[in-house]
Amino acid sequence: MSAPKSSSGSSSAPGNPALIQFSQVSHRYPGGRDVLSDINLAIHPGEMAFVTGSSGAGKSTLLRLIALLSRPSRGQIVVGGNNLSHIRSRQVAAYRQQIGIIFQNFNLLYDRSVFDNVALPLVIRGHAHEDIGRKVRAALDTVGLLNRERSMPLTLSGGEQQRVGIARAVVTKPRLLLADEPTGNLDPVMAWDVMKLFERFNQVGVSVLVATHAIDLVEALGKRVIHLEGGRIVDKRPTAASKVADADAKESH
Ligand SMILES: Nc1ncnc2c1ncn2[C@@H]1O[C@H](COP(=O)(O)OP(=O)(O)OP(=O)(O)O)[C@@H](O)[C@H]1O
Repeated sequence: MSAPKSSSGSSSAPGNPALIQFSQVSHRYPGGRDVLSDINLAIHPGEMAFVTGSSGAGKSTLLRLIALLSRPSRGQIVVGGNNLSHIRSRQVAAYRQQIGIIFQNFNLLYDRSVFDNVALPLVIRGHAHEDIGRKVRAALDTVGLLNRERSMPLTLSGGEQQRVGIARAVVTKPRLLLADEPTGNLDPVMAWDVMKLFERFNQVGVSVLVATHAIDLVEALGKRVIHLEGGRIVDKRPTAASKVADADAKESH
């Protein structure tokens, strides 16, 4: 399915079920104000989209709601046909196993090898030893790190560590990848490599949702943009030029 280029939330077309559907979703953390307000959003199978917005706009919160790391204060979220409000606490781990999650700070186990880090989701699922070896090497090959399986994470560059995080996220072949500011700790060349890697997964049918401040990379990739402002999706596509102008305006105040 081709990705709509509009930055609007859009609802799902009849007969064409969305992979992720938000219906009138709002969220507030205890004691706070609404971080997300009345979000209606459809992400279709095979789509790649970016979630943008200034710091505190609610990007991470939106991804957390999809991953069931938080539950919305109001509204309904359906992911892959599962109404998330019907998933009980003891079922959350099984639900989350269907999603590959990538973090800004990599979240690797630093006392384990690259191989062991990538193997972790398979070990948790109880895969057979030979199966684990084959799948881990396939994932490491995809991210270009086959020759580093015995390395310890701290001996790798930031970009390589993030690629280990991506290999770990894809080793179970999820059909949805969520990445929260995955290039935030990377230099521009590594950041571009990581975004291109996401694009490659998307080209083979994986749905990808990336929260990011990297407007220049978003512009270069030309995918759908979901832009959050004041807790709502607004029909505005930020540009690198507008981001510089915003930063200048803030500085002069
Ligand atoms: N666990 C929490 N408890 C209370 N408030 C929170 C919590 N997590 C986030 N918030 C608040 O919710 C708002 C949205 O946060 P969120 O992390 O979703 O924004 P973001 O767009 O991802 O920001 P950034 O780009 O800085 O990562 C912020 O005001 C933040 O302080």
